[in-house]
Amino acid sequence: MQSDEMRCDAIIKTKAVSGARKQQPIDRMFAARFDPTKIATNATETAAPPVKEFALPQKRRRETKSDETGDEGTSDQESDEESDKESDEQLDDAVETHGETSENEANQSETSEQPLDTRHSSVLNRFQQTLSLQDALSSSDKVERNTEEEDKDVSSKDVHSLTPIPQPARVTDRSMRLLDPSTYKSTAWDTATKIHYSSTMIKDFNHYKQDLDERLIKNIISDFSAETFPIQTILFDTVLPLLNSSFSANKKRFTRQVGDILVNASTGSGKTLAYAVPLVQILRNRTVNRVRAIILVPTKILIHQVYDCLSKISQGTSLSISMSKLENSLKEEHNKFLHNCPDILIITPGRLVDHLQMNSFDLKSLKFLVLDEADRLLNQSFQNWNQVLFHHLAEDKQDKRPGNVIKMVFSATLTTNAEKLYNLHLHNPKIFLTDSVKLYSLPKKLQELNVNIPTAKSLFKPLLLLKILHDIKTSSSNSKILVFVKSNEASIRLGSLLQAMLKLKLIDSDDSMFLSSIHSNISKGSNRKLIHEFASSEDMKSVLISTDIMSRGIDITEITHVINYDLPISSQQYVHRCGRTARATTEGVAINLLVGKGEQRFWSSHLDTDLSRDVDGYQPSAYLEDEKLSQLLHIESHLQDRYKNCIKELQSNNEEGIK
Ligand SMILES: Nc1ncnc2c1ncn2[C@@H]1O[C@H](COP(=O)(O)OP(=O)(O)OP(=O)(O)O)[C@@H](O)[C@H]1O
Repeated sequence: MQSDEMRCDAIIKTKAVSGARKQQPIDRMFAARFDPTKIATNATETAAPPVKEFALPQKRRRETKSDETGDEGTSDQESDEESDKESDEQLDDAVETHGETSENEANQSETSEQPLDTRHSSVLNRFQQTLSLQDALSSSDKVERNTEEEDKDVSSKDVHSLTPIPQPARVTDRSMRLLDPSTYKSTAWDTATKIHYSSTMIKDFNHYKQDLDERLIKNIISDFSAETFPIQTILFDTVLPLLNSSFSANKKRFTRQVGDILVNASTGSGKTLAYAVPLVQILRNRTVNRVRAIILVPTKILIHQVYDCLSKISQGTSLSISMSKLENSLKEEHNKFLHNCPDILIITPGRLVDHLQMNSFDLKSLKFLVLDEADRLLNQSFQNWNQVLFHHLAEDKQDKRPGNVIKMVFSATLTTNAEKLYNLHLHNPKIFLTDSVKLYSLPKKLQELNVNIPTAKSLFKPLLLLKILHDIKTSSSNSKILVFVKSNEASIRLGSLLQAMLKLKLIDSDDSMFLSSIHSNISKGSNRKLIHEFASSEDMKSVLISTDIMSRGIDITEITHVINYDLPISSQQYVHRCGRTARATTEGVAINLLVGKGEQRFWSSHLDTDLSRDVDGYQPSAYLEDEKLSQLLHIESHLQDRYKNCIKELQSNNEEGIK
């Protein structure tokens, strides 16, 4: 018995000083501290197998200790404290554990060589101290033996049966759900107030005498018209009174009461004026020039358009309106803004990033951030403009709370992508939608006509286009036609081929047709000149072939026809292309050349499904009824030969040009 007792005692005590490395598999509710000396005496009575657990051999312990001091340079004192701390924990665990490891058997012989009481006196003294402290504790502080038994039972069951303890059901905490990226990002969109409006909402501008400065009304009526467009009506009815009252109540914090504004309105519906009027109304009386409104647009052509609109309606005010001219050097513009800070700045995102990084101006006084053609802006990184802008806003604005700047997000094809909208940090957003069930609405007076071309005739598509252009000119003399193709190369090729066919008189056509094509092989300045000539050409007999660079926002109200020579790739692109005509409540025609069943299916199943049309507007129809269409598609053989020769001539000219 003696040896058992000694053994057991030895193991426990060596455990006490060893830093056993294994973690106990079972958590311990260890309440009243146990007295090892008691166990040693009990061991003989209960005849429980001696606990052999995690006792590192004294010899190894000494090595471990020297390793620590050698390698890590920890002081003896520190490593001692560490190992003592571990030993306490291990000791607690060891008493509860019934596992055995062969490693410990090998340890026993080494540890029995030295007298026990001298080596572990510090640990045993500490236990005596804790025992005396516990004696001093009131009885209530001690846990009854039986709960300990329960713990032990549970733990022992746990070790042997290895069945997991039944856990309580997980509480799905809503706040935790919101932390899931896939949900919280859509919160802003989900919680936004949706305000539907009808396309019949038209009012006289004089109706807004209470909300708009009279100079402003006078400018609008003289430069635009006396009547509002629906999107302007709904915004002037809902947002303008709120803006005026919040601004007069608290000029510093008015933005928060108003919240952010998102508008999904069809092309040519007057969105520019819809956001320009509130800006001028609120900022018209400011005295010191500071950047108070930034209007972001995706293309340079749009900058000029928005600038013209703002300049017209802000006449008579001292507002400084400036546009970033990409043709100017950045340094030049930087100095200009440093010395003459604009109140309203119209700029592309990339250029804004440049100026923010050069500190051309600060955003301390910014009150409005307008995104025109917002889906385009949010779809392209433009030098990571979003992060750079919001970083500078966070730095410059003294009022750090959400809603310190009113964001006005406008598009005819507003994105519903919550992730993209999330990056705008919307505050109390209101979304203005037409009353249609579908996402994109087409202008009320837009007529869509489809030309179904059999695949066998696809080779003669350019010739068929020329015939259609001829027909349009014949039927409406003042026509201005914008032809969309899919790429720069297509624009160059088609333009050259049409001009060659006109020159060779392939069809009896009025060759005064002003024909030009926009593409990136000529300079931006030349492109802009072509657009200007196209927009201002007196004889109105003009055809412009372009890529989608002309599809966004370009406001040339005299365009009578848009021809999708190559189909757009998305319904958004379709809306923007067709939206170059039928603007500002004028009539317009969009003609779609659909080659083969594939393109016909694509148009009906991909492009048409997202579109809504005014109930009393036009529905898509065939460009020609069948008989006339077959006449159009019929190409006499001699004409086919001349057409093929024309192509060969062009190809040889191109090859010569390349040589
Ligand atoms: N109240 C109005 N009365 C008459 N003309 C207007 C009015 N509001 C805007 N316009 C004109 O309507 C045309 C289209 O306006 P605007 O370019 O703002 O449309 P939009 O909705 O921005 O189109 P897009 O989506 O293609 O950019 C412009 O020529 C503008 O001058």
